[in-house]
Amino acid sequence: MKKLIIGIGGMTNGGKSTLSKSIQEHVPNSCIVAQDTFFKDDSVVAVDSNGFKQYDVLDALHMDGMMSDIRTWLKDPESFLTFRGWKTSFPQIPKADEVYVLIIEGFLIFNYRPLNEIMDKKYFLTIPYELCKKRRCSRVYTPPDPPGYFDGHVWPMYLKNRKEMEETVSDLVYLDGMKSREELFGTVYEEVMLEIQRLLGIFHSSL
Ligand SMILES: Nc1ncnc2c1ncn2[C@@H]1O[C@H](COP(=O)(O)OP(=O)(O)OP(=O)(O)O)[C@@H](O)[C@H]1O
Ligand SMILES: NC(=O)c1ccc[n+]([C@@H]2O[C@H](CO)[C@@H](O)[C@H]2O)c1
Repeated sequence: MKKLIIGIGGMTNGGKSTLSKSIQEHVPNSCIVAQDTFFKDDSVVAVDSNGFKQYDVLDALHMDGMMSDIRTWLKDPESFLTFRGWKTSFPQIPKADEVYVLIIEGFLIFNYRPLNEIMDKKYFLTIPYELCKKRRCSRVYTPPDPPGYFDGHVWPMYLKNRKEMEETVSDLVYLDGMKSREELFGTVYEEVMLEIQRLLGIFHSSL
């Protein structure tokens, strides 16, 4: 059995969940581990001098819990898929020819070294400030963003986290989140399927 680990990261509302879901739906034996499901309880998230909850930092996340889930997948991807309900609607592929694909999705995945070390391919979705603010303001998080949160916490932390990421990670593939859902899906899907074929020893010739 072969394994492939894809990271789909990027700024808030860049389209990470949308892209990850469409890849998962089309790639056989794939599943998603999403960083957003590992936020700590609101009561333990730090608050800054302006009263803003510090959600956009690694400290606000149970990264140990996320790694533990990923280790479970690494040990036995097939059982992980079955027990976590990642049913596949694809025809059963012979076992020897299987590649299991893990999609790691989140806004701070490339700022966490243990994750960086295990990912085979790293995508980073970006959108301009105005669009990011517009999309973010039309969403409701739990707890909801207080007034001024985007400019007072989310955007400054994004700039800080992105700088740190770019100082430590060199193999990122940037994706323009302004492109259509279909185009983004097409680009990533094609690369993932090529990588799966490469792992299975299926080579293509342009001749
Ligand atoms: N390519 C796209 N073009 C236009 N709108 C998009 C595109 N991708 C996603 N969206 C929309 O943008 C919003 C944010 O998308 P999504 O939830 O996928 O982002 P995200 O990066 O996972 O956000 P976050 O992790 O900050 O919650 C949604 O309303 C979604 O429908
Ligand atoms: N518990 C949550 O999912 C939660 C709570 C508060 C804020 N957020 C925001 O999620 C984004 C990442 O997807 C970050 O920008 C957080 O501010 C999430």
